[in-house]
Amino acid sequence: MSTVFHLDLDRERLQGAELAIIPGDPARVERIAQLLDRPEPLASTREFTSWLGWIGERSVVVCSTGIGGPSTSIAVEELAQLGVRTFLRVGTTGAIQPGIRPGEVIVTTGAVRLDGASSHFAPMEFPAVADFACTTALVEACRSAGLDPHTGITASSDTFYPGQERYDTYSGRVVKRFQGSFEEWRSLGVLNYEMESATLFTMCAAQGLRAGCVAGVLVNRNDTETPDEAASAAVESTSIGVVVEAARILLDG
Ligand SMILES: O=P(O)(O)O[C@H]1O[C@H](CO)[C@@H](O)[C@H]1O
Ligand SMILES: O=c1cc[nH]c(=O)[nH]1
Repeated sequence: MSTVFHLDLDRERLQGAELAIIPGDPARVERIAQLLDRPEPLASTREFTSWLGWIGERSVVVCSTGIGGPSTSIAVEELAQLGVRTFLRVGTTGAIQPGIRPGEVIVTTGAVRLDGASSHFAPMEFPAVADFACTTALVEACRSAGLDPHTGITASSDTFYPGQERYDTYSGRVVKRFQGSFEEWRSLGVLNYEMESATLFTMCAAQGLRAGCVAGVLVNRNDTETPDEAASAAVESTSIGVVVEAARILLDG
């Protein structure tokens, strides 16, 4: 069995997994896997930590992507080489629409391509759009957990600071391209910022793979730049419960 370049995994170890749950943070992987049946650690290299678990007779791989498009593209490519066809991202996010509160959940239907990696898979005219079945499974999973998710467009940026127009930084400098971008996205109805969905959606939509994305809101940037600590802890367990239930819905369907 040949091992892929970065993830230190091969087909045998994935035991036929066709669905992957992909958080950014390696620390979140074990916590997600523990919600599956028979969780077991697989590998840990660079930002890529992976576990395997089961939903009934179907294996599910949980693998962190690290932060941003380049490492996400590696995780998704290598998992696809090993037979995975459906990718559910679970992450954290900063809301930009007034009225979205820390602790709430956003299901992304499409992403503004503020990344670089997505253009390595399709030209900029190509939409970074989520798979419909993945999106509806995530929304159904939210509703069965008693949550009312926000659904819509996410700005997905290569950088956390200038690309998301943050001025509370070492230099306080934001290049011209991003000055005023927060207000522009907000006025266009964009819900939030994160850093992986543009790459994930574009590379999946362009290659016949399915992808969805759910994120827990850490902060509303109209109010503060400081995450709400209580909401942060709560929203992680909420969103990982949602993504595991969505996986169950997709595998049962
Ligand atoms: O919580 P994760 O999945 O890492 O997602 C968000 O958090 C990181 C930035 O703090 C970026 O990866 C962003 O997309
Ligand atoms: O504001 C935020 C919070 C989490 N992740 C992001 O990318 N931006």
